[in-house]
Amino acid sequence: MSRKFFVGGNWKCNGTKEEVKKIVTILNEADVPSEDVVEVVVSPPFVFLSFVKSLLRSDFSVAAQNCWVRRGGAFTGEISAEMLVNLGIPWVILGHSERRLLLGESNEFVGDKVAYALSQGLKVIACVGETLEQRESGSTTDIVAAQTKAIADQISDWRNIVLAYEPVWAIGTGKVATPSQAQEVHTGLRKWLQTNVGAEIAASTRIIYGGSVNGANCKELAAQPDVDGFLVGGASLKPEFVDIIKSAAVKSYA
Ligand SMILES: O=C(CO)COP(=O)(O)O
Repeated sequence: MSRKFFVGGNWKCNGTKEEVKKIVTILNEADVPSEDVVEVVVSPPFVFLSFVKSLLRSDFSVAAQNCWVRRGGAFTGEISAEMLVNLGIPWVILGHSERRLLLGESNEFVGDKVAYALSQGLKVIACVGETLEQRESGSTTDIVAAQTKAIADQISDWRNIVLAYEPVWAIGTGKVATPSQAQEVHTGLRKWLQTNVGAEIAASTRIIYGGSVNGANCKELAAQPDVDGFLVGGASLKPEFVDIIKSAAVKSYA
């Protein structure tokens, strides 16, 4: 069994055309492990998706940061899964905590979105994670299990899903989860999948970590047995994203 290391760059609501071009140039010139070793996906804002796709090296892919929950139509301001497919965008990030918390996306809504996006042929980076308050009250395991269950209830095919564990308290705060904190939640999620979905899916699903990952802390996190890669925010806009991609080299799956 082997899970290919996965590094995603979530650019969030950042960048100008010029800045985007600069980042892509850095990525295009970078010497990184081959696509047999690491899968790299960058996620620019919607308006830059086609621009990035047209410039980006062919061994890296692009992801949207969201899409509408069902077929497109009279939903002002939304972007449908069909549109992403039509533009040749293979991936979408769904259930990011910024959308759950700032825009009120519920576990069920995220589950519905994941199911619809998969049904249209998109691959999904599905995010889960607890707030600081939830961690401090000891409910991390229950929270991430409930978020994962709402997705698992809606889907049967896990081949096109990457699960991203992103503790809210670590996002954009510079306060990274320790390698053992990350490993503890990742192994718990894998066990949850094993019990509730199936052993094969649990063994093959990639569970990646997000929250203040940078060039300095990525290697130690990557070395954890159940950390299969990263979803990177702030550092994905900087040259150190290349070092994070390179951390795939420290991985050796048994
Ligand atoms: O939210 C994140 C990725 O989706 C993580 O953001 P930071 O890496 O900026 O903490």
